[in-house]
Amino acid sequence: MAEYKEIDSVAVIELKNPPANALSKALVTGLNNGVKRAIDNPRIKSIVLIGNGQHFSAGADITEFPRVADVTSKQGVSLLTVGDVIESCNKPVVSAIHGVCFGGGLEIALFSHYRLAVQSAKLGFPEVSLGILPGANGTQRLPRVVGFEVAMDMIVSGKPVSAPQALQYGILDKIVDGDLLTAAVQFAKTLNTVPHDRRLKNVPVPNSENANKHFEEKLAKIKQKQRGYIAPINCLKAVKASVDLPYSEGVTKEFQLFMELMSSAQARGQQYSFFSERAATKWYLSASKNYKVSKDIPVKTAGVIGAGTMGSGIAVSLLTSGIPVILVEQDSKNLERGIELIKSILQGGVKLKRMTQSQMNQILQILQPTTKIEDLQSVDLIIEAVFENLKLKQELFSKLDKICKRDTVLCSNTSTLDIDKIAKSTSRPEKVVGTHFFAPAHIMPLLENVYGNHTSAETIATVMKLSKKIRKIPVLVKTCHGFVANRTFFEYSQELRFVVEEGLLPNEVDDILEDFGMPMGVFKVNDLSGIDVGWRIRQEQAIANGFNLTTNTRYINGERYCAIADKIFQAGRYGRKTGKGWYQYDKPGGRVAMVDPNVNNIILNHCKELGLTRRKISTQEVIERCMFAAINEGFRCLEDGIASKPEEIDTIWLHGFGFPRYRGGPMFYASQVGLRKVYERIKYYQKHFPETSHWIASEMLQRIAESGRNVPISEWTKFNPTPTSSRL
Ligand SMILES: CCCCCCCC(=O)CC(=O)SCCNC(=O)CCNC(=O)[C@H](O)C(C)(C)COP(=O)(O)OP(=O)(O)OC[C@H]1O[C@@H](n2cnc3c(N)ncnc32)[C@H](O)[C@@H]1OP(=O)(O)O
Ligand SMILES: NC(=O)C1=CN([C@@H]2O[C@H](COP(=O)(O)OP(=O)(O)OC[C@H]3O[C@@H](n4cnc5c(N)ncnc54)[C@H](O)[C@@H]3O)[C@@H](O)[C@H]2O)C=CC1
Repeated sequence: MAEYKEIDSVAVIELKNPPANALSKALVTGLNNGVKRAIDNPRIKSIVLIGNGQHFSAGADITEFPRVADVTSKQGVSLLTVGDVIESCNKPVVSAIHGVCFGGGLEIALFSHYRLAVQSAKLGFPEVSLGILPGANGTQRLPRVVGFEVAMDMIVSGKPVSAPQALQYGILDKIVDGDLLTAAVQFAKTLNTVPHDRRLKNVPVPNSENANKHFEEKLAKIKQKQRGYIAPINCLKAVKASVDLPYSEGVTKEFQLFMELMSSAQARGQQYSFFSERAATKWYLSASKNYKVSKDIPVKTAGVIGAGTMGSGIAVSLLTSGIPVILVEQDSKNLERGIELIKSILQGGVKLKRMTQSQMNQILQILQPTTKIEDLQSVDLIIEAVFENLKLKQELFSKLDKICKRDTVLCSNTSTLDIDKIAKSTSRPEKVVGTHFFAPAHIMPLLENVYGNHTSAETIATVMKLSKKIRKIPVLVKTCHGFVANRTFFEYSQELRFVVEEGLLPNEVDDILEDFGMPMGVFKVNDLSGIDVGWRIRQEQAIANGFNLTTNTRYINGERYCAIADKIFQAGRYGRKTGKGWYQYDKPGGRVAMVDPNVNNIILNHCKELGLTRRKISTQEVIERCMFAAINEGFRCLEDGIASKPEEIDTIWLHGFGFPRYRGGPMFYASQVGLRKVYERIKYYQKHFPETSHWIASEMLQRIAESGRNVPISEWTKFNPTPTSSRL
C-alpha cells in the first residue's frame, strides 16, 4: 500500500493503491508507518512522498464513506493523524506530484513542507461535488497559502488548477522537468530543517481584507446558481472560518460543518452519482460483447448530416475535440444558416474565454461544409441529425449505405425512432447505432447511445469511445420508442400536462419543479426544445400507430390524452424561438419567460369545453405524480432490458435533464423515499386515474416492494421478471 525505500539520506514513500491511489484506511496506515520509520532512522535527513502509477492521489477512498465512523474515527490512523505526523516532523517532507492530487491527496501535500510537481499535474479539492468539504483541515490550510478569495473559489467550485496555475498561487514550490522522483530526491537533499512558516498552521491567511465582501457575493451566487445544494454553503462557511478564527478553532468549525454534510442525504446522493456515472459507462451485453473485450474503430474523420439545432451543436462537439467534420445540408441556404450557427456557438466560446479567436479559426479550418452527400464516402463515422421523420431517415441511410466505405459507422441522432427500423434500410445493420445527443448538443454532457438488434460490439465500442473523446458521459441503452431518456421523460411531462388540465397553471408547476431542484420547469424546457418538435414527434407516432391526432383528441385507444400542448402549437406558439410558447418571452429567441394570460385562456377554455372542474393540487401531489410516473417507467425499462441497471437511468436524468445531483437520480430518489411507499402511491394513483396506463405498477417494482426487505439498488435487477412488455 505504501512502499518505503531509502535513496542515500532521503526516505521515499510511494503511495500504491491502483488505479488512483485512493487513500483507503490501509494506505493511510501504510503512509503513517512509512513516515514514522523515516523519523526513527537517524541516517534519514528528509522524506519524499510520491504516487505510484498514474496519479499522486485521487483523495480519500470514497467507497469507505458509507462507514462514516471509519472516516472520522479518532481511533486508528486517519488522514488527520498522519497529517499531524507529517507536519510536526522535524525532517523536511516533500510531496512530489504527478497526475491528479485531489481531495485528501492535496490535504497530504498541504501537510507536507514542500510541494513539487510535473507540468501536467492537476491539483484541487473536488469534495463539494461529493456533497462534503475538504475535512482534513484543507479549508483552513489552503487559504493560508493562496489567500481567502482563491481558496474560496477553488473549494466552493471544486475545480482543479493546473500545475503552472498552482505555482503562481504558491501551492507549488517548483515545477520540475524530467524524472519526478530524481528531481524530488535531489531537491530533498538540499533541505536540512523545517522553517517555522513551512508548517501552515503557523501562518496567517494573507489577503483577507475583503473577506466579508467576497463571502457575501459568493453566498448570493451560490443561492442563485446552485439552488438547494448545501455543500457549497458549508464549504464557503468553513473557508471563512480560516479568516475569522485562530487555526485551532477554525479546524473545530470545519469538523462541525464536515459532519453536518457527511451525514446528509445530499452527500449520499452525490456520492452515489460519482459511482453511478462510472457504472453506467460499463456496458455488458455478453461475455464476448462488453466494454472490456470489444475493440473500437478509430474515428479520425466524421460527417454530420443536417445543420439545424442539433447538427450544428454535434459538429461543434466533434470539431472542438479535434475531429475534422464534413457537414452536409439539403441546400446552400440551410448550409449557410448552419455554418453561421456553428460560428456563433464558437464565438460564444471565445467570448467566455474558452478559446482564442485564432483557435476558433483553426477549428473552422477542419470544417468542410457541402451540399453533396457523396462527399461523405470516406469518413469513419457519420451522425445524421435531419428532421424526425422515419421515411426521410431511411432514405438517407440507404443512400449512405451505397456511398460510404464498408466500415463507416452510421449513427442517427433520432430522439425516439427505432434504430432497427432505420438499420433495415441498409445492408450493414451491424454498423448502425443511435447517438442521442441532448440540446444544446455542444453543452449537455449526456450521450445516450442506442444499440439495435444487429448493432455489432465493435460499433458500440466505437461510439462509447467517441463519446468520451468528445467529453460526453455515455450511457448505452437498447432501442425502443423513445429509448430510456424520452420514454421516462415522456411519462413525467405527460403527467404534468394532466396536472395543468386538472388545476395548476404552467408557471405554478414549473415553480414546484424548480424548488424540487430541477434546473428548469418542464414547460420552460418544452419552450426551449420547441413546441413544434414535440408536436411533430406526437404526430409521427400517431401516424406510425394508425390514428389521427387532433386538438379534440381526448383518448387514444382508451388512454387519457391531454391536447393542451397541441392547442399551444396550433396558436403558432412554438416556444422560445418564436418568442412565445407556454410562456411569453421578451423577444424571439429571448430568455426571459413571463406568464402570458393568453396561455391561461387557452387552458381555461380547454377545461371549459371538456366540462372539467379545476381544483387545487398540492406540491406533494405534483412531485409524486411526475416523479413516480417516471420511476415506474424506469422500472419498465429495466424489465424490458432497455436499460440494464438503475444507474443508467439515473445518469441519463442527471446529465440529460439536469436532475439535481444531490438527489442522485430518479431511481436513487425512489430508494430514498422507499420502494414500498412508491409502490403504494402508484397503486393509489392508479385507482384515481385508471385511464392512464403508466399507473399500472411495474412487476419488478411490485416484487421488490412486496419482498418486505429494504433491497439495495445494486440488487434490484435480481427481481426482474422474464422480460415482457406490451408497451414496447
Ligand atoms: C474528520 C476527518 C475526516 C477526513 C475526511 C477526509 C475528506 C477527504 O479527504 C475527502 C476526499 O478526498 S473525497 C475524494 C475527493 N476526490 C475525488 O472526488 C476524486 C475522484 N476521482 C476522480 O476525479 C477521477 O476518478 C480521477 C481523475 C482520479 C481518474 O479519472 P479516470 O477517468 O481516469 O478514471 P475513473 O474511471 O474516474 O476512476 C478509475 C477508478 O478509480 C476509482 N476512484 C477514483 N477516485 C476514487 C476515490 N477517491 N475513491 C475510491 N475510488 C476512486 C473509480 O471509481 C474507478 O473505479 P472503477 O470504476 O472500479 O474502475
Ligand atoms: N431539438 C432537440 O431538442 C432534439 C432533437 N433531436 C433529434 O435530432 C434530429 C434533428 O433535430 P433538430 O436539429 O431539432 O431539427 P432542425 O429542424 O433544427 O434541423 C434539421 C436539419 O436537417 C436538415 N435536413 C433535412 N433534410 C435533410 C437532408 N435530406 N439532407 C441534409 N440535411 C437535411 C434541415 O435543413 C435542417 O437544417 C431529429 O431527429 C430530432 O428528433 C434529438 C435530441 C434533441
